[in-house]
Amino acid sequence: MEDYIKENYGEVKPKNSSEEALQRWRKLCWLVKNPKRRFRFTANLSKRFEARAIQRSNQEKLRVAVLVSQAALSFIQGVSYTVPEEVKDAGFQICGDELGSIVEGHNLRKLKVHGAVEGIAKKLSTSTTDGICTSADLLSRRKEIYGINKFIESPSRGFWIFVWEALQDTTLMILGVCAFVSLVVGIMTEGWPKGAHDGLGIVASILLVVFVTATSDYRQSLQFKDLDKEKKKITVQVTRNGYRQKISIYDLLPGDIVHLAIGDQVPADGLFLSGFSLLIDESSLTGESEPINVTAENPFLLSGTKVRDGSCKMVITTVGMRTQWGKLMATLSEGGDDETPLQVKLNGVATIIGKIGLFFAVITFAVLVQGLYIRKLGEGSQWSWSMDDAQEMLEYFAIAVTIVVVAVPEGLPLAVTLSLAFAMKKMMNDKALVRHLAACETMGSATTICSDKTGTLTTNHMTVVKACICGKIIETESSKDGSNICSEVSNSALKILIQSIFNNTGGEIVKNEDGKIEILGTPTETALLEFGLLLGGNFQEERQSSRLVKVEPFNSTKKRMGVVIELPGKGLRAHCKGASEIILASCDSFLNSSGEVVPLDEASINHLNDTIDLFANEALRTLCLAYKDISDEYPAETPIPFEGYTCVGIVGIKDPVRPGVKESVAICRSAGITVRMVTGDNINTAKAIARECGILTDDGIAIEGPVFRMKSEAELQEIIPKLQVMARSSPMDKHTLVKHLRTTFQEVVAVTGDGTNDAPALHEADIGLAMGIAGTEVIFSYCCSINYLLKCGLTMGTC
Ligand SMILES: Nc1ncnc2c1ncn2[C@@H]1O[C@H](COP(=O)(O)OP(=O)(O)OP(=O)(O)O)[C@@H](O)[C@H]1O
Ligand SMILES: [Ca+2]
Repeated sequence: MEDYIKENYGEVKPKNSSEEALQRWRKLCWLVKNPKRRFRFTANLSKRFEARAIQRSNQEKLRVAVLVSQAALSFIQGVSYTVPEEVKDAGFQICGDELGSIVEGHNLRKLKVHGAVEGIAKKLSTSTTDGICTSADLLSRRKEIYGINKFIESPSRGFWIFVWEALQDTTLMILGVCAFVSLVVGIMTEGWPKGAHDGLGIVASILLVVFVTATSDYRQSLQFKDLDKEKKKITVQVTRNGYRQKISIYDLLPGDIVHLAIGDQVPADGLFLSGFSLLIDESSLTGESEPINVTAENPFLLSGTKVRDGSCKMVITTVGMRTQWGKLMATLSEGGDDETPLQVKLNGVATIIGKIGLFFAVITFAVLVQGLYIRKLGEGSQWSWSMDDAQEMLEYFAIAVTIVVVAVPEGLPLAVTLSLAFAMKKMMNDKALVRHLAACETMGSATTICSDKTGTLTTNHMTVVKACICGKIIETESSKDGSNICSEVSNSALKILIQSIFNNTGGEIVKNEDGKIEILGTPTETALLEFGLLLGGNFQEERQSSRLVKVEPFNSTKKRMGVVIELPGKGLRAHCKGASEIILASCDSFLNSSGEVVPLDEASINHLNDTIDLFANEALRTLCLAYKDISDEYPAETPIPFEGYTCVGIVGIKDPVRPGVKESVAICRSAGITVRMVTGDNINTAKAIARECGILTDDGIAIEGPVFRMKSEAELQEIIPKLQVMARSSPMDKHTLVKHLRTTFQEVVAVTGDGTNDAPALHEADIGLAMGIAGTEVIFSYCCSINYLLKCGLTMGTC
């Protein structure tokens, strides 16, 4: 049996199984009862084809739209657009359909006619800086005119539909026919009610089976709907009434100003307002894998696409079912997950047992009929068949069908689905969201966990605790108001430092509606901004005094962020910050203790490198800040130069280890699961934290991403089994490691990450656990601690 299953079903892998494989093994199951029901919670392949067709047509539409608008641009002519009365009455100047046709059709000509992005914002009565005004009646009018950002879901099916579906079972139908014939023959030979007993018995059992099946299916479908709702709860950063706030994507309305960062999903159709290096991945909508650049010239942002790189502010124009994504979601809303390995195997077992059952049913029927025939032969009445004989034959047939009904364990694969759904629900209570059922199962069989550091092993609450400014090491923890820092550092250096912190940031300091100061951004950014405040800086003042000319947002491959600003008294200055060794390597001077720019000599380089090591060995994340004055003719399109910088300082950021991680890692090890740390941080920081968590042992290997990348296949074979820490890794290094572990070493790999720089690795892993720290990418949004993963993994694995 094992061989048979392997041969016919074994190919279906838990991840990315080919459509042919899925279809092939579904075909193999034709014989067994009611495949429709059996596959009810698994991927709906035909719906997938439909969705793919939509993607293809989207791609075609976009292509045509681009061509048309290009052609139209060459002879721009005015188009008259009349605003519908009800839209005018509500205080707007443009209707939803017109907006839809502009954005979805990438129609630059119409956009121009409406006064470009600013014109559209005005017509939507919103402000590009303060967002919409949320007084209740205005919101409700907006909703009335433009609709809400929800997708129409297929209406939930009623109980009777489930009853009807349960009746579609072939074996039950055969039994039904048996019951009917038995009733007719019985009543004709033995009369009412005696002759009807057998037939009614069969009818009663059919009804029992149908109602029990329908009830359980109905309840499960309700439960799945609940789970689905939970999966789609996502919030985004929006400016309304001049305040930045988090709101659910369902509450978004046209006119809302949304802030997007790397890893986010575009929540509704809209137009680009401002931003830098924005790369959008449209593959979910068009199937096109090459990301596209969205700028003021090509400002169209479509919902369902993802931010690959950069950050931006957008104004929402179209929501809900008016968007292409809405239409796609309506098609896909019924599709489930791919089958899990256990489901595939159990389906195999069920099918084999079914076939054996059928075989014996046929034999039983043949033997019984033969017995009857021989008896009749003995009696010499083989040529005359009475009604009684027919009744007997029918009974034999019913027995054979009963054998099939009883023998086929078609509920077996379904039982797995249900237990997985149950596990999913349980995890949800613990604030862990499982997006794919298979995850619950695979988690139990994980043999390796590749964990990132920030947020999984550590708390992700970052604070600057040490800094080395102008060559002086300063402890910031002891200083409540930063006065000791300010007294030790020269004024000019302090000024540059504050300028660097507040301008070269992906975060923001805002006042919320209660008048309280709120620091927004990734934990690293907020830690730095907090440090800036401690130094006595004023964010708003600083931002107003200089103008941002160019921003290169942080990304994990470059491990740095840079800006160019125009200084108050004219002149341009570039600031960069990032992984300290990398930034330091691009510096040729530094600010000395009196705040003067002096060239970096060997001694000072050593001093700075020692400082980095000192901070890193204390498990601090180190960042180097540097600046450079550049010539006035800097063209905005060229990348920010990356050499000849002046080092301003190095900061050490503390991110404490989560309580209980050490114990979890130990439990893991005793259960035979290897935990590896794969991080973008400095190797010494990574090693210090790995030691603290018990991940790095004396015989383990810690390696840096760039070194790992250069290794040959043979060397990798040797290193990987002992590899415990990989530091300064790029997203692709993480991916390579996971791929090797899965393919060469046949491990079942779980990867945890924050869903942005870890996305390729998460995708490659057997099970990807994305922590809800950054990004709202829909596929992976899972918040848990490693303790949680281990707890679930172990309980699922042992039970
Ligand atoms: N916003 C930022 N601006 C500039 N540099 C940063 C920023 N955030 C992080 N860095 C630097 O980049 C390094 C690596 O970041 P990266 O995103 O690759 O790793 P990570 O995801 O933070 O770490 P982990 O993989 O452990 O989660 C950090 O050690 C830090 O020095
Ligand atoms: Ca990370």
